[in-house]
Amino acid sequence: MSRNLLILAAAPKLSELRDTLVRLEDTIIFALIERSQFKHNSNIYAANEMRFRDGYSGSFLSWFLKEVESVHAKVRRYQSPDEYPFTDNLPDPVLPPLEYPPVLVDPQSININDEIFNMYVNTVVPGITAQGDDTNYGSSATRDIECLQALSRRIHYGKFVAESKFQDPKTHDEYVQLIKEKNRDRLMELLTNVHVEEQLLKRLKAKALIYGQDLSTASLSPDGSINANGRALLGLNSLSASSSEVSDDKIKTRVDYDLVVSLYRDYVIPLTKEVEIEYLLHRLDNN
Ligand SMILES: O=C(O)C(=O)C[C@]1(C(=O)O)C=C[C@@H](O)C=C1
Repeated sequence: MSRNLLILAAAPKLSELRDTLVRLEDTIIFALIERSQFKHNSNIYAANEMRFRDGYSGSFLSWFLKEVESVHAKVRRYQSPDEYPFTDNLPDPVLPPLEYPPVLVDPQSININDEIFNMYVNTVVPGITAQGDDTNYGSSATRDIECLQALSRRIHYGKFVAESKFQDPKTHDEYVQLIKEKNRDRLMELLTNVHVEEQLLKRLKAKALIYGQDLSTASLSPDGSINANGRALLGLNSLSASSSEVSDDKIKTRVDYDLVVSLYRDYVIPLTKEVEIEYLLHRLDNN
């Protein structure tokens, strides 16, 4: 029997992993809302645009990421199999290592944070922020790091999802066969669940719509009760006799809900699947 099959612990159930992915949707939406309150501040993404007293050359965000990740590395953040750094040459932890049950094969070998970083800086930030510069560089970069960490955690979670699918007795043999054949296309078909993806995108739109509400203004009456607009937005329309007051125009929210949906549809889900495929293709390397 293979060395890996002997030493790996049972992977969490797919339903438990999906629960974590659902929770991470909330983290990601709130992080995007936090970032979107500041302007684009493109200065912080351009190399050599800002002068550093310590002589660093690169963008302000890259400098800040390195500083933050250095501190986090010292408290062993990146020893956890679901945390991946964006920068390298990080310091060793000051704490002794923790014993994680070995669920993944070679968890550190796949890290697509460069791709996530470029997607975030070039596509997400310009989409969720207003153009311009409000000089809130530190605040913007702090929120950027929160968004990046949440997206990275979510996307690399694909390794646990892939391991769970690989260990599932119903599909195990088929996965082994396709991995041996290095059949990327069929692996993609086998790990894809269109229904789960459709449900996710619907749920995401509803969440972004609800979490993005500014309940203090548009949705509240002067006495603090939820008005017709708020009732409609929170799905209470059927209880409201005066729902006709609510306009059908696109609802203005703190983060564009269609953008959140396209972020997931075009990047988060495809990148998660890329991680799943890469993980599976190397799953039998040491056997
Ligand atoms: O839930 C799964 O089965 C996953 O593989 C995760 C995920 C996703 O990224 O949300 C990716 C692929 C599937 O088609 C469905 C959902």
